[in-house]
Amino acid sequence: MAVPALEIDGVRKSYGRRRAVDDMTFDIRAGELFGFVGSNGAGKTTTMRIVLGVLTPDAGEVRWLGRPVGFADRRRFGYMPEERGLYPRMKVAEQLRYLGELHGLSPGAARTAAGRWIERLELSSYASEEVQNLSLGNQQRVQLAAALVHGPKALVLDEPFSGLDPVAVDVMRDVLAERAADGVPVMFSSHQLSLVERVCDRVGIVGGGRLIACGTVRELSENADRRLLVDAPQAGENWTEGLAGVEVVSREGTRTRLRLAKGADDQRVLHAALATGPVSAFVSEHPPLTELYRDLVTRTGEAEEDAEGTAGPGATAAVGRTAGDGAGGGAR
Ligand SMILES: Nc1ncnc2c1ncn2[C@@H]1O[C@H](COP(=O)(O)OP(=O)(O)OP(=O)(O)O)[C@@H](O)[C@H]1O
Repeated sequence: MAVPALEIDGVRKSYGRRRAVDDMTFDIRAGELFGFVGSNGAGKTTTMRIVLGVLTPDAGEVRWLGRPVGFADRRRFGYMPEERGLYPRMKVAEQLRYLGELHGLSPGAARTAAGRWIERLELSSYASEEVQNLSLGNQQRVQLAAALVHGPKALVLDEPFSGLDPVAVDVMRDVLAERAADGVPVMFSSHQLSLVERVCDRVGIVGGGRLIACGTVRELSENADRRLLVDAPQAGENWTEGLAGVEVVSREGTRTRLRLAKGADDQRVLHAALATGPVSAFVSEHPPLTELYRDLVTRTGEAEEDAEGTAGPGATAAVGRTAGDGAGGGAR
């Protein structure tokens, strides 16, 4: 099993009386792309700020290569903050050189690295422009260059894909995949779940400040309700009526997508389909991350409501841990 490079262990943070992050525990391995997803206000940015040392946790610990992370380690991390952090009046190349030096590069090395990333991120025509004169998407490319210029040992990026055009998304994705292939642990938050599913090795799903599931999309789907695609050309609209634990997700022409609750019998579904006439497809499908996410967040939300006033906040930890453990991923 891959060794964890960056470990977030039992991290908790409140703003006043509001608990933003609670017992957040997961790890990111060397060379993996880790997608960090969750609804607005779930606690992603707070967690990433704690990893980078911008915020101090109330409890818990962040470790780098097995030791509590320190200033010198963090200096070698690359960070793209949600609020972005560029000097608007500084020119692109000048800014990247400056940030490279700030992170410990010599002036010569900073110049070379700035030039390299300007070229790689297709910013050559803007190198002498002030950042404030660039479009938002191009500013975001500069922000990525700023996170990369010092050759970081780890990358933590808060919504790096938001607001990018499709070509810029491809550039960003390729650069992150290259860094991961070089052994760098890459963590990024995003609301673009189909993108996360396409590019990430593992996904951590956050709800209410806790990690509610973690693993590969395949691992997450093993824990979810099964999906079936049935093509029964002569079936009427109501052919699934009376099948216990079977829900119609969608219909496209003669094809019906079904969700089967735990214990629902797929052979009874097949019998029901055959009773209508020929069946030209009967296929077990893996749900996409968007559906897994919805199921998990809804399920956990319901559990949190159930727990209110009875077992208190501790009850939701059991939900989070069960989901994470069951997924076989890094949540502990
Ligand atoms: N500086 C702050 N002061 C008070 N509350 C805050 C502060 N920053 C965040 N919060 C609260 O903490 C919770 C977690 O916020 P956080 O920004 O970490 O979520 P997020 O998952 O990154 O959300 P989004 O997807 O919208 O960016 C929210 O309830 C938010 O309102």
